[in-house]
Amino acid sequence: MKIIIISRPDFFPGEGNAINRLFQDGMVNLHLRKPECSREDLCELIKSIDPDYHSRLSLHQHHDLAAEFGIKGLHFPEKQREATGEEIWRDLVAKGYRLSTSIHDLAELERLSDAFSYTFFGPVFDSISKAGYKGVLDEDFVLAKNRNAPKVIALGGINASNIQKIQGMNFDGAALLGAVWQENQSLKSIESIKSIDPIDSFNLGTGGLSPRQLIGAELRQQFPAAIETSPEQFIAKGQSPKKSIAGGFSRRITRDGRLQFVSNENGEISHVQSILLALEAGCKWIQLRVKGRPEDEVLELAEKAKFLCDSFDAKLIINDFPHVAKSVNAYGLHLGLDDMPLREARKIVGEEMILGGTANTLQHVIQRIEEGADYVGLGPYRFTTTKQNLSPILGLEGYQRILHELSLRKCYIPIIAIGGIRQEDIAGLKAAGLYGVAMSSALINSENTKKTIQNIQQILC
Ligand SMILES: Cc1ncc(COP(=O)(O)OP(=O)(O)O)c(N)n1
Ligand SMILES: Cc1nc(C(=O)O)sc1CCOP(=O)(O)O
Ligand SMILES: [Mg+2]
Repeated sequence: MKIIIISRPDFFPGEGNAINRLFQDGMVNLHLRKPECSREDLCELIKSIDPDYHSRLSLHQHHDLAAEFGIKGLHFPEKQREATGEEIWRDLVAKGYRLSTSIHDLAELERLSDAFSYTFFGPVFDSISKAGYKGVLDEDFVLAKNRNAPKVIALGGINASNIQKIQGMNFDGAALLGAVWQENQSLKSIESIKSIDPIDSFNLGTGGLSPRQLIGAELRQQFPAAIETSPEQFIAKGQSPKKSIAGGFSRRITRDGRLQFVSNENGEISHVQSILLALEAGCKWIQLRVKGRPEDEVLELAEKAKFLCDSFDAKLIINDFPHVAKSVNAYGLHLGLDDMPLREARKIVGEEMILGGTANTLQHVIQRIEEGADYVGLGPYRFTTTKQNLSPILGLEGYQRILHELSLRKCYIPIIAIGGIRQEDIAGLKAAGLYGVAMSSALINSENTKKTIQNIQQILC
């Protein structure tokens, strides 16, 4: 269940602090909705919000401020949606913006462009903050929607006593306004706000705990700047570069992909919690790796992971499940040697999605290049309990040997080392010519995940 908070429509003293407080306590997204506000007043408010949270804001007015402040969410109220169109929305999505809109008639859902990640719909219940604003839903209402339609976030009169009904009505989330802000322009108590959704709190499945509480539980040498540069530099054996719709280079292993976090769960932490931990700590490539669960459960987790990654301006890679990757419009898909062949998966996910393939030997890397992988996950570096049925350990010498053999054959592809990797291994792996690393347990179990990720990124980037 997504929880989105909407600002009060007026400005008030201390509003920036109140918003910072909500983010510190785990709020994922806040919509700044200030009808009729001046650009200057909105600018002042944004400046008072910690820049770390800017990418998680959505603007209802003055969209031009988004680029200036690194804001990633743009909301199109109904009139603005009607005054713009598909071309503009697609262009914004291609630039990395997360679009949302509002509808007041559910029939519009079928016509709504899938450029929008989600739409507000309401008022579902009698409004808390707007007198006379009556709910439109019957008690036994159940939302029917096609799978490709944007997510529907219920809005209007939602509080602790009725939020369960929203879930029962098949909405994808709830937007809160009157339940968060007092009439006297201050914030209600954090406890009362969190009690609205005691299961998820703000954190989409994090058990109400804030990220801090959760803790406890060469390509440069190998392949100069395959990253963000010309297609010519990205040609690996048997591969041709592809153009995207926008005319740029289509599939990108960007510099921030040198560190990929691999999600995990244990008695103390869930997949979504582990992802939030990595995102909060600054990791920009996240792999959702769920084992032993049916595909529909993986899809549900993937939707949450995608929402979180979008909110933190991070890229989501789905492990093992091509249809899930396609369905949530993930940035990438990772497949092992025993999973679906990459060429078959490419037909499912389309030309734009990054495809990663596992390798354990030199021959596997060459096979992956020939199959058209965009990067290779090569491992294991050392023994790990995160993955069962590990292949033989490579160690640093194994990587050095494989990279040497690849360069003799003039075979180039970004190689990500994986398996039991710790912070102290990174410098050696980088010096050996690895493009990057994928890590799970060492990040989840770190005493200070943020510091560890910063140190790793400093060495790798
Ligand atoms: C980056 C990266 N490299 C390798 C793997 C392993 O994938 P696979 O061999 O399919 O094993 P599972 O992860 O599915 O158990 C990976 N996930 N990511
Ligand atoms: C998912 C995975 N694949 C591996 C491979 O060798 O192919 S090792 C591995 C586990 C990575 O997690 P950790 O950093 O906790 O060891
Ligand atoms: Mg696999």
